[in-house]
Amino acid sequence: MTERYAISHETTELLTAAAAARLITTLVDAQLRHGSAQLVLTGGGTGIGLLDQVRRSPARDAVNWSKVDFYWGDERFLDAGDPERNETQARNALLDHIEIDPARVHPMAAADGPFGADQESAAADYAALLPERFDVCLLGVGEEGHIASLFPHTAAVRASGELVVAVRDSPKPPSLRLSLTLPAIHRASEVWLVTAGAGKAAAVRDGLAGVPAEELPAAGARGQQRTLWFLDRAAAGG
Ligand SMILES: O=C1O[C@H](COP(=O)(O)O)[C@@H](O)[C@H](O)[C@H]1O
Repeated sequence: MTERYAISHETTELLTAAAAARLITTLVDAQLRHGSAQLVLTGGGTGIGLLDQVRRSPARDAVNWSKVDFYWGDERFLDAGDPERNETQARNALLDHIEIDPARVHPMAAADGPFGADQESAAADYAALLPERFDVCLLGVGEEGHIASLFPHTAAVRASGELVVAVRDSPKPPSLRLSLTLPAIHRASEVWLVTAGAGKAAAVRDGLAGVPAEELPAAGARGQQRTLWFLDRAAAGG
């Protein structure tokens, strides 16, 4: 049976700190059960804020970080090291500060990477390395309800045969991106949507009401066991 609920905290700081504490515990539990943990990271202000809180947590090293596989839910298709890349931001916030196994860090390809400008090949290559299941998939939520780089009324949000897609017309810059699809996100035991601010309140309301994913991609993000929405008071509609 799958559970779905929303947890709202008074401030964004409290939301990211509480989600960070829960992430540490969930990764420890996953490692106890499976020996390692499979985590999908997100970009966005709240998602990176959560990683920053993990870095600052006194419980941080309860996790054996060398036994965590890191994936990304989406990436801005820019050159390696570009400050706008989700990978760069996640490394700055957390990965550069913990004892990771570099072989377990799986960033999506960069525009100056082995596939050059060929986003389709980069997407297919990423799809091939995805595991059958993730423990936790973190997702930010855009004001119009996008998750990863799945935007409303696009082929990417409708994709059902692929696990990773190339996006060329992202309404939010930069326009070129790579993204997990909904079927890939559905491989997660737990999907956590993390978002803050009054600008997200309508997307949160409609996402929890279960409008079609085509209209609001966040509504289609479901974990196999749990779907949790972490909100601050403003995103929860006050
Ligand atoms: O562009 C992106 O935006 C979303 C949401 O970002 P936020 O700053 O509004 O929280 C993020 O989830 C996604 O990974 C990223 O590429």
